[in-house]
Amino acid sequence: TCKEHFFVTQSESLVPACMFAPDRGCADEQSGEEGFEDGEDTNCESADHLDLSSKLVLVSPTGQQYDSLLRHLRERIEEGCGETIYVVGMGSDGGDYGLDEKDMEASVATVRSLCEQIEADLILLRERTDTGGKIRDYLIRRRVGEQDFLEVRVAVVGNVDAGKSTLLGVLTHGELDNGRGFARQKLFRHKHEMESGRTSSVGNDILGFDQEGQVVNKPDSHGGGLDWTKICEKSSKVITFIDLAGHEKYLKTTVFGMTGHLPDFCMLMVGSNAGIVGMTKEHLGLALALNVPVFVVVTKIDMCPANILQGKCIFWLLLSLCYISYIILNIFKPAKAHNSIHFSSEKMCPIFQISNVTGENMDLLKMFLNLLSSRTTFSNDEPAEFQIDDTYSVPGVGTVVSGTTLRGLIRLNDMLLLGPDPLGTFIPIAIKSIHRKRMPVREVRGGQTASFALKKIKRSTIRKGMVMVSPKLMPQATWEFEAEILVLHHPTTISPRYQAMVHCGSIRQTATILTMNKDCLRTGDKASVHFRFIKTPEYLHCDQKLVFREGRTKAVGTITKVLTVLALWFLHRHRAQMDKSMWTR
Ligand SMILES: Nc1nc2c(ncn2[C@@H]2O[C@H](COP(=O)(O)OP(=O)(O)OP(=O)(O)O)[C@@H](O)[C@H]2O)c(=O)[nH]1
Repeated sequence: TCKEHFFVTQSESLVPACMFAPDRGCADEQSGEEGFEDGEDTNCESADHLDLSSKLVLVSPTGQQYDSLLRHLRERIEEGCGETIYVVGMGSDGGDYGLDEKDMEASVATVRSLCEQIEADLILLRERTDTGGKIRDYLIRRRVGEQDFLEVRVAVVGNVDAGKSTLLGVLTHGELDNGRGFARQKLFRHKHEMESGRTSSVGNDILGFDQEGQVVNKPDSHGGGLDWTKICEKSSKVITFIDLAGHEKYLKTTVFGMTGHLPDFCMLMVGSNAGIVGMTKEHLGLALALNVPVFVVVTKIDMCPANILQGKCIFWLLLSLCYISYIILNIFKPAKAHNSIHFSSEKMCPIFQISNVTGENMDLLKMFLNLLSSRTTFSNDEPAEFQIDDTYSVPGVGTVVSGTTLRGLIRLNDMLLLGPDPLGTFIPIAIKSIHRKRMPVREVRGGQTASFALKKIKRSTIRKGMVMVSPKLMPQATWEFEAEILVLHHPTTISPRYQAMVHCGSIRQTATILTMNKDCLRTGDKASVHFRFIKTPEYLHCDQKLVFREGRTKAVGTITKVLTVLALWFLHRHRAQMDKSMWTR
């Protein structure tokens, strides 16, 4: 049921190691299965009745073993949304790790041939030596057409002055900072940001990697701007950074960025000169509550002596990470024993220490970014669903909507249903053009952001939070829903009739608490709450994550029931209005 699922998803807030280090595999912890040759579990072996666990299996595989290896690689590429990390020279049969020169060459030739079969590239990541010889880690990435690329979204959060905009400037423009705001100038979008040096809008910047894992961004030598189309054409992977504001007064925008832009990962930035201050813990808590895997980047290490860096900064960082994770996970206690949470070594949070001024460790961070993969798996058969997070009026084109494809496939000239409008209805709309990262394309898939030009519709009739879905879904709008919520902070108590802003996907609307299963809620309380939107009905799903906030009050939760009482409610309301107008007449 929705309710059970709520606990399960919450218990997964901490990130499995394979999210960041895929070569360790995602094998079930309880099963105790060891990784085989390339670090994966042995399921494949039992399915095929073939022993693939030796580190020597790639040296000269039999025909059957080769087929099995190929099938297994294909599965991993599917699971990894087009890529996987393959370790050559490590078996799971208890032997020494490492291969001698000759065996390594033969194994790599086998892997290369497997890659050719599935039209993928083989990129060497690193080589190390163990007792038995060499071990090599390779990235295998499926080749994509000129118009296609893998897409990963990274939300960038952290306190004011942590160096968020500066790092993005350095990464995307390839020039180091001067410590006085040089690199960030290239990113600012609003005039007041330029003057105050603070980010207030949700900004997007892209970083493209080619098939060799090299950054392709080349700023235009005159204007300093980036040609997104060229970047996308040359890239096999594009990282989109969602630069979120660090200042408390922009928290609304930050929450919208985290819920509405569907980040695959969250890059939490900490200035080593300031440490864990201000909004850092809030942002970390928000990411964990929304189940977004976090990695940390500590900046300004050129300003901080090494002993202080280790002592002050990292210590507090680790403590905060543990504390916040502990609070969130313990309050959302798992419903069943088998969902038990433990801080095992399989849950990890990578921490990078970098300098935007000297460029120290920047290469490591870039390599890591190139290895991140999307968390949205795509299936062709699912009906399409697209959530709108912004609208534009483009001269000569008309109304344009931008957002994220949540599932399915959307093609040029497809007919979708757009809504809900204030009456809760959805209208048919044709897709006249599609752009991905400003590049015209013919289709978009689940997990990809895009913008669509729509014909014969006014921009004013479309709002953020609306969706465009396949008619097969027969979408229904809803005014009311139930959610399990956890109050992260409230100065006093929350009781029925309390109103606050609900953020859910790209929906941002005030809702009233109608009823709840407790008299009142304080900080740390968990409850089942019945909400009603105050302005318009919305399109919602069970299991969607939400953030409920107003001023310093913050709660997070999951939708457990969507109440589609729309038709009745409207009849009732129209009856009431008709009666009233008759009386006044
Ligand atoms: N010395 C040194 N200075 C840095 C480094 N990174 C950033 N800075 C400086 O720190 C200041 C603040 O950086 P920003 O990038 O604006 O910080 P921010 O986190 O984006 O701030 P908001 O946009 O307000 O949230 C600027 O003057 C940068 O030049 C670094 O690694 N070393």
